[in-house]
Amino acid sequence: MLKQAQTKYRAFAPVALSQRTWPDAQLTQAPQWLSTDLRDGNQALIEPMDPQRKLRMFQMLVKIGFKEIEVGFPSASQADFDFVRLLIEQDLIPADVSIQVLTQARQPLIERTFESLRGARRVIVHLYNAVAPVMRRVVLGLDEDQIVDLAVRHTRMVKELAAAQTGTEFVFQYSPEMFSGTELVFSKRVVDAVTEAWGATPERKCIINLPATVEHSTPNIFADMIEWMHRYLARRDAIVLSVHPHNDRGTGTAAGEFALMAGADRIEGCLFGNGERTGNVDLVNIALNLYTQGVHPQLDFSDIDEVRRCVEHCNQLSVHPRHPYVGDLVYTSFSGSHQDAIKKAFAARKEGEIWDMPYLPIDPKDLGRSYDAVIRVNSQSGKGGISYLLEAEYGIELPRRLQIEFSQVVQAVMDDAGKELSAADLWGIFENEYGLAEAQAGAPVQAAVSEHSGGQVAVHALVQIGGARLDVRGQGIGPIDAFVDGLSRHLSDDLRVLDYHEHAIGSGANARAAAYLELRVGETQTLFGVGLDANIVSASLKAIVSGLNRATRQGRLTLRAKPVESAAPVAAV
Ligand SMILES: CC(=O)SCCNC(=O)CCNC(=O)[C@H](O)C(C)(C)COP(=O)(O)OP(=O)(O)OC[C@H]1O[C@@H](n2cnc3c(N)ncnc32)[C@H](O)[C@@H]1OP(=O)(O)O
Ligand SMILES: CC(C)C(=O)C(=O)O
Repeated sequence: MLKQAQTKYRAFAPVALSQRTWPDAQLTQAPQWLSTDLRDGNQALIEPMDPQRKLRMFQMLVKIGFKEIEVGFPSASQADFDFVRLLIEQDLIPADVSIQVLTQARQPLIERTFESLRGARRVIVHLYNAVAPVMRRVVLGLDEDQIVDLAVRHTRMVKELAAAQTGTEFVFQYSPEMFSGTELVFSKRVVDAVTEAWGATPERKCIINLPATVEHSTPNIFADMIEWMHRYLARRDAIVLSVHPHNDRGTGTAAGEFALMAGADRIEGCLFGNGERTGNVDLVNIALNLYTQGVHPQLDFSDIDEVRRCVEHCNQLSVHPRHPYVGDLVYTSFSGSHQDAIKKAFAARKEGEIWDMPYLPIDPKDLGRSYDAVIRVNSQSGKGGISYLLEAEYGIELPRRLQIEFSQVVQAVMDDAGKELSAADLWGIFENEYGLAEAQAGAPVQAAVSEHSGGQVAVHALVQIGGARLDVRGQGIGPIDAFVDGLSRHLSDDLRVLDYHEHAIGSGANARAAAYLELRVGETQTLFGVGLDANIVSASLKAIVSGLNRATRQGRLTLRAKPVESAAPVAAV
């Protein structure tokens, strides 16, 4: 790169526009959309679409709701010509859809274009020629007057051919190519001459399409250019003002939105931003930006993944995982604080409320996405995301301090593995840490609870702690109290239950209880145990055993005396 960039590149000049209005404008309705996937998109592909792919794309565009679709450049290739013929001859164009075809301002190309259109119901004929100074000088070798003459002559040619083909309704569209790199006064001169030559009237409007053939400037300058044209074009009431942004600076979407705010009625682009170089403006992006402002775009992306599959198949290009609204990762949060906020907002959200979800500008469900991928866990995640996945997939509602405890266990695994953990991975870690697999099998706890006079409860249980089998007999004001009393006789440290949470998982005959007990072992050690069982008392006792097994594993607890073996089996509660 040059140190003195200004010796090679120059800044784009601002537009002299007093009292510009577009910065205060709000978009309150959908624009007219034109998909050019089959033309500008197709001409930019490594391998242009074959007829099957073209047809699949066309049908998808119709299904989404596009009413104007540019289907090719029929004079450029036999393939494009044949595709236009196929659509017309096989009557594949719905009555409310207009096809559009592009032609350069050259007589043989225009004549060939009209040949391709025989028998069509309604067509937009799109004529273009370059107007920018560099094109005038380097490519065409024509001065300003000659460019105006070229545009006017070929507009008249289109008019005559259209008049001669009765039975087809023709709409005329003209693009001053490279408008974005052209002096505004000259663009206006050419366009005014063309609209006059066409004889545009408010009853018979033509489309004037202003392309950012190459995006040269910040999007506010493009907006100024559009507002300038909108203000000063002759016969503005006889024109549908259209824009055609490209994305060379990566601001095509902003340029498109600002241009609509500046007075454009219509916008041309491609799905997911395919097109020449960095692409045409992404119409899905513009449409869904509108939707998130409460304006229905009149295009249907209720199954956005189906649209993406179709586009990827037809273009043979993949859509980036971070692509707005559609990428694989765009509804996913890995970061702990984001996950925490999303989890809390989902819990607080009431059906029918305005969508106000942190980190999720749109409800993925509106686009046919599930919430499955909203939260994924890696080394950047925290307790919120971990507990969200366990709750969403396994119905486990961890109390807050257990969330903190378990997230440290997960973090240690993550530090070792260094990769993403799925809900199933987290469940495996949870089962292992809290001894759930063994507890489910019934091995560590078998207990009998009996009520005595004076409200006392007796528990007799056989449990397995730290590999030893213990015969536990105790009394208390309830089963947990009695179990702790019995266990205390086997432990070298005091055991107390600090906190207790339980909830049901599932309903009906398959319902189970989950119990989470926070234990204090000795003076300072606190930790959780977890129990799952069809019976709530068993779940609680299992939770205590789970906690004590963890404490012995961590070397925080020793058994006081030789374990007592029971002679008689004990019935489960
Ligand atoms: C910005 C856009 O996307 S515009 C659309 C661009 N799309 C395409 O180009 C895809 C289809 N294009 C094609 O198949 C071909 O380029 C065609 C059929 C249009 C023209 O093919 P060719 O006649 O072989 O010319 P070529 O492809 O080299 O195009 C450049 C020629 O067109 C000329 N040209 C460009 N615009 C015009 C015009 N409005 N009037 C007269 N000549 C023109 C150039 O001066 C150049 O002529 P030269 O060879 O005498 O110097
Ligand atoms: C033909 C015109 C509209 C075009 O594709 C462009 O300028 O990008």
